[in-house]
Amino acid sequence: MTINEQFKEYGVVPVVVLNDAKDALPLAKALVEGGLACAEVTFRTDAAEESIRLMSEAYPEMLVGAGTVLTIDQVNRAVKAGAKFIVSPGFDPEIVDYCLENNIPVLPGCITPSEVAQAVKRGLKVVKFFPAEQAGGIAMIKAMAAPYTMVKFMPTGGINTKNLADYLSCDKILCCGGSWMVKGDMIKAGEFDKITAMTKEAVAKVKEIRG
Ligand SMILES: O=C(O)C(=O)C[C@H](O)[C@H](O)COP(=O)(O)O
Repeated sequence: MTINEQFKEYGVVPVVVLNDAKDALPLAKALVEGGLACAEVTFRTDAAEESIRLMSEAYPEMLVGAGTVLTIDQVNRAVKAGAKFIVSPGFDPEIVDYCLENNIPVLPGCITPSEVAQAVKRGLKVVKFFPAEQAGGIAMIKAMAAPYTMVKFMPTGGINTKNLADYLSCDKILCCGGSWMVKGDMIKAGEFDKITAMTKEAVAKVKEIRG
């Protein structure tokens, strides 16, 4: 399966902020047991690089990528650590071009037609839409995507089990990113069983929506 096929299959990509790399393996285990062998580990923290390395080594079948990638140095560190894809909150042409030149799957954030146009020009098939709810949600994506029939979106920001169906039932959506099943307070408290349970709930919801 290609990465985009895997995104579609999962329907939801857990967006993870790890403050301490010691939590990376229990978290990966919780996600895999919950049925989502997939994570976007954000470079919001210094633990991201090591966490990606630990998760990728222990769970080679897991689709682990890097989020909040803001510099080319972070792209290189993430990929070296095992990241299989790069996500940025916004559209940074330098990062996108660097990834394309090096055959690294990249999903830049695009919330305006001008940004989508830049992605289309470069042949990208999937872009992030962040912050999804605040930027107009599914109504905005539907309206904006109409002229760009070749692009699919990974909305992230404010998505949870309550509004997941609004997004996933639209054919413009490849998958949704979200942190609701991997919230920082649960990680901090070591509530990995709860993370597995919420991940299972998310997987069940995707199945219910997509059939
Ligand atoms: O840091 C980034 O690059 C981001 O893209 C931010 C995350 O995607 C959102 O913070 C997740 O949104 P929530 O599910 O509402 O927590």
